[in-house]
Parts: sequence; structure tokens; C-alpha cells
Amino acid sequence: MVILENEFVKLNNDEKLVVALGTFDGLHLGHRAIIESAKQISKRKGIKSAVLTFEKPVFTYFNKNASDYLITPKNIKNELIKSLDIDYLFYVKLEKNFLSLSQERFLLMLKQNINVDTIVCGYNYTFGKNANGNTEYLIKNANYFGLDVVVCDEFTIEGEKVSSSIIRDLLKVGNLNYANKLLGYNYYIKGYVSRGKQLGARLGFATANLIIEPNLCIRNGVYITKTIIDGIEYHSVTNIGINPTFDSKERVLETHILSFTDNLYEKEIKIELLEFIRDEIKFNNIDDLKKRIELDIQFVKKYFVT
Ligand SMILES: Cc1cc2nc3c(=O)[nH]c(=O)nc-3n(C[C@H](O)[C@H](O)[C@H](O)COP(=O)(O)O)c2cc1C
Ligand SMILES: Nc1ncnc2c1ncn2[C@@H]1O[C@H](COP(=O)(O)OP(=O)(O)O)[C@@H](O)[C@H]1O
Repeated sequence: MVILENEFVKLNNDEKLVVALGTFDGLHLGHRAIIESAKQISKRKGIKSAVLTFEKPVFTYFNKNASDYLITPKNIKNELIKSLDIDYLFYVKLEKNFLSLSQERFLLMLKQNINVDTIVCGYNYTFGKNANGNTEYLIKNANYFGLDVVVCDEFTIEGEKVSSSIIRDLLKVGNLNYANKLLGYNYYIKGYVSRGKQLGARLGFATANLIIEPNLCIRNGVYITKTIIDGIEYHSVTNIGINPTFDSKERVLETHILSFTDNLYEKEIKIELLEFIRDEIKFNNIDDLKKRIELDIQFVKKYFVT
């Protein structure tokens, strides 16, 4: 998969493209149905497939104070879209020039800059200045612009809506069970292990630390997790937060992997969040913190036995 980032997109492709349009934060079941549909159409037509998206939700452009909104960091977005066998991934910059394009100019840009043949989008997709462009406009004007347009229906599970904003709300309260159901995979964070305060091992439980996106939409606290290292899955317990006992400020993710003793510095690890256990606590002393973590570890062991 070729990844291109630009203010607008531009590609010197003779070959036509089927493009899935959307922000796709979360890459949930509904998003994946749209992207999979684009892939299938591209195969049927014998042309290439593409996703055109933004790195962050569009509302972050209009509300500069927005915080804790991001479901899917870019490294994971890239990985999930690649897993759907897409040929091109375009990231357009969230900037005025792009966001204020008229509906007509937006479609012309897709035709002229990346040779779009077919647009695939969700039922509530909007585009262009003031989000005036919608699926009705696309369907009505498809012929004029020489485009095929495929609009995917609302995706539901057992009659329930699947949407990024619902998933954000679930992650903010720690309801991983339901969030994972709507996502269609276990919510995960992936990154390279960095050095922390070097205290964990001395306390009796080493923790592999990852620096996380500042605006990640996830409740601080302790979670039952699985950690995947070199394709091998381990049971683990993970804390996300600022370690208030130590008056730290930086928000980190720290995972203690059960029955594991190897060095992980600089290694890429993946942490799947399964269940929220408790909030982070400011303990009066390190002994109390240690005792609590021992209880957390017992709780996780029991979870995986039953
Ligand atoms: C399961 C688990 C639960 C934790 N709970 C808390 C907590 O409630 N309060 C807190 O201040 N730190 C908590 N921590 C973070 C520890 O303070 C931190 O792992 C320890 O200070 C080691 O830090 P280091 O990895 O930077 O050396 C927790 C860590 C783990 C692994
Ligand atoms: N069971 C384990 N879980 C997590 N990390 C482990 C484990 N065993 C060994 N390690 C290693 O120990 C390091 C963490 O040690 P720690 O003293 O907590 O330092 P840090 O402050 O860098 O997190 C991890 O980055 C990893 O390399």
C-alpha cells in the first residue's frame, strides 16, 4: 500500500481508482464494510483501490480545544487499512483550502488529481464547504462528473447503531466490552517500548512503557490486557495514566506482562484492552501501591483462568 500525505492529493495515475471516502476514526465494522466494498468493486472493475481520509476527526479543525477525541492513532489506521488490501491511502490535511472547497470543486479535484472512477461512502457522508455536499448530491450529479457512486447503508449490530462517537463514549467510560464489539476487534495500542522511571523492576513488577497520543480517547486506569510480542500473545495488566503517586505529568501506558522476564526496550509491542478494572489512585506510599498492583495481578490471573 502506498501512503501519500498532502494538502490536496495528487497522483500521476493513468489507471482509474475506486476510492472510499471518510474519516474512519476507529475503523469499526461500519467503516470496514465501506472500505471492503471499495476493494470488491475495484477487483470487479480490474482497477486500483484507495482510501481518502484525514488523520484526525474534522471537528478538531473547528474546535481547537477538543481533547481526548482520537480512537485510532495513525500507525494503527495505516495497519488496519493495509490489512484490507487497499492500494493507496491518501491523507488530506485538515486545512481551510481543502475544507472550503465547493461540492463541484471537490469532485473535480478527485477526477483531475487522482483519476477517480468510483466513490464509495457511508450513508451520512458529507463533504465540501460547510459540509454541504452529501450522498443525495453525489447520486444526483454522479453522471455529470462521470463518476460511479456507491452509498453503503447504516451498519448495525443487533439493531444497534455502530458509530465513532458511540465508541468514543464507551472508551471514555471504560466499557471495552461493548466498544470492542462495535469495533469488530479488540481495541489496541501499538508502539515501541521506551524507558520509564526504572522503578517497576525494583518494585517487583517490571512494566514496558509506551508513550501514547496525547489526545487518545481512553479512560485512565488499570486494564486487563493481552500483549503481543513477535506474534506471541501474553496475558498482562496495563495502567494508562500519569502515575499520581509519583507526581508525574506525562500520560503513559505501562504494561506488566505475566510470566515474562525478557528485555523489551526498543521493541514494538501491541496491547489489546479487554476490561477496565479500576481508576488510577494516588497512594500515600509505595508499599500501598505495590499491594494494590499485586491484587490487580491476581484479578487478571483469575480472569484468564475462567
Ligand atoms: C497494574 C498497574 C497498576 C498501577 N496503578 C497505579 C496507581 O493506581 N497509581 C499510580 O500512581 N501508579 C500506578 N501504576 C504505575 C506505577 O506507579 C508505575 O508502574 C511504577 O511507578 C513504575 O514506573 P516506571 O515503569 O516508570 O519505572 C500502576 C502500574 C501497573 C502496572
Ligand atoms: N514481565 C515484564 N513486563 C514488562 N516488562 C518487562 C517484564 N520483564 C522484563 N521487562 C523489561 O523491563 C522493562 C521495565 O522495567 P522497569 O524497571 O519497569 O523500567 P521502566 O521504568 O523503563 O518501565 C521493560 O521495558 C522490559 O524491557
